[in-house]
Amino acid sequence: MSRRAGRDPARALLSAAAREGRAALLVPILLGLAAAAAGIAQAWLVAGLLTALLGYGPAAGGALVGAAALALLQVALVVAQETASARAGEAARSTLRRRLFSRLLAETPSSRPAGEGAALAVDRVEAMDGYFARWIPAAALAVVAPLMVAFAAGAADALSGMILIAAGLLVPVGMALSGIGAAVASRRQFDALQRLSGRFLDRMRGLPTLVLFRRQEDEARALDVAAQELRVRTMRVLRLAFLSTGVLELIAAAVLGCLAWRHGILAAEGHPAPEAALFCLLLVPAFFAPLRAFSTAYHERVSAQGAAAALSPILDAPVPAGLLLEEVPPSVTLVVEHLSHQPDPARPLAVEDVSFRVTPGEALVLSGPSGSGKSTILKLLAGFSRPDAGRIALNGRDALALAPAELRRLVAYLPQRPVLLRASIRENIRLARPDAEDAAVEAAARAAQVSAFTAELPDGLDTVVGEGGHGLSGGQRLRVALARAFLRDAPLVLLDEPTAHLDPATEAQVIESLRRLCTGRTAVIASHSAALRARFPKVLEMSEGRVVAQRRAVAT
Ligand SMILES: Nc1ncnc2c1ncn2[C@@H]1O[C@H](COP(=O)(O)OP(=O)(O)OP(=O)(O)O)[C@@H](O)[C@H]1O
Repeated sequence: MSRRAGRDPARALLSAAAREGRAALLVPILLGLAAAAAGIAQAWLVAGLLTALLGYGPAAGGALVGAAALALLQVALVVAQETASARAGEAARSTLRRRLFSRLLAETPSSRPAGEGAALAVDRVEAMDGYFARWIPAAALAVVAPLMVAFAAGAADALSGMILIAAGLLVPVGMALSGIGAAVASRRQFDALQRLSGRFLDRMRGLPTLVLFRRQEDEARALDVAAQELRVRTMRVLRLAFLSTGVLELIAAAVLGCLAWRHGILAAEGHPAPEAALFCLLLVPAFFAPLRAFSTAYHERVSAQGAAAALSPILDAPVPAGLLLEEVPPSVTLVVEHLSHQPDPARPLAVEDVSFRVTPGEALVLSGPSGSGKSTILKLLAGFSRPDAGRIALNGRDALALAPAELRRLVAYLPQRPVLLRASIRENIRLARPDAEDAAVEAAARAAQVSAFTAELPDGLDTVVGEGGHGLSGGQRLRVALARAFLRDAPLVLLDEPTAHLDPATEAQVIESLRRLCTGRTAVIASHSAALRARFPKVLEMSEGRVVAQRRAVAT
């Protein structure tokens, strides 16, 4: 990493990714150089032909064929270069996206709006494409290819070569002047895009609610304001892009004028080398083509830097440290001591000085009014957040010393609102253990009484459900999520309101499934349900984050 890159995390991220894809990036550069060499040779042959046509020398028979063959070769090389560039960009993006995705997954669940996460993984990584596919090859070719052209022109006419080199030196200065502010503009454009994506996805999800409360017009207006902001910022970026293209065209026109002037003066006195004059003039487009590509790609680099600035804090964040688990024990004794947690420093503690112990085969019900800290305890046990104080021990070993992902290997967690994906019920259950055989998935479905309702569906377990479990009732979704917990077969079961909003008959069925799930396992269940407390009599009564009573209810 260069010292400069070390100061700027966005640049460091881009240079590290470029270093990783070095081999793939070299191919388009070499192909670009070969295309430039073919262009020079072609200009020489065409200059010879034109000289003959103007009556300054004899016509060379093979020149026309040679120029046509070189033109074809150049096209083939440019196509190959484009393909190689696209491949290099694709490879670099897919590596970045994989790394980013695993970091996003490792973040605390719901710490970031889903729309924002999607915009980061899709739009921002996509914005890197131009950097790898166009900027890096263009930047390398913008130095070497114009030099090759200028030397070729210099060999024919030294002053023409020097004019080209002087123009080449002017280009970066002009572009740097016009590009000032482009990075900031591009970053702001991305921020606006991210805000719009996040808001759009969030509001689309809540559309039924918005329609219900007749808020759709207000939301449409708010989205319109966000879209307008994006439009203004995009136009600013485009203005800057056009400005630097204009600067380049101005320099190209000036060079052509200088060369025409020089060779015009020589021609007035009977040009000593008319072929060299035409050659130099024909080389002007070949000289500026790589610089033009560089100018276009310059803005790709600026966009990529804007995107990298947003990605680097996530990619550079330290990986949550911790011990690895040798193996998942068949049963665990859970001991929680003086656990406290304050997710928001501006608000009171969500969990304060909570202690309890649960042994294998035992289920502890966390009971208490809404906001008393039940879900927070389950999330701390599942490793989704780290407590501010206290100890969690599993079989006498400090669970907090484990890496959060390792802690989750011990846990089957049923959240308050289980998420079902748009996939078959079978695939939704298999999420808990992707390598599970069909027989294991079916056994889990039976144990959670999923089979009881899928038996009546034409496609059974292969019935496809919509996003969020659309097409299933609340109780059926819950049973699918319970089947995941059965399939996971973890020694510690954490269930958050597993019978909320169920009618008494469905609740009784689910409680029966829960009883089977908790048998032999260590379970902590957050619940308001009296029926559930009757089945699992060990209860921890909570209020405002604290334990107010611990009792063993009398089973009925
Ligand atoms: N990420 C967070 N940031 C700030 N405050 C939080 C966060 N998570 C929870 N809290 C607060 O902590 C308190 C306990 O919340 P928690 O969700 O644990 O309660 P609960 O007993 O599970 O409630 P319910 O029965 O309604 O699910 C609440 O006051 C809540 O607002």
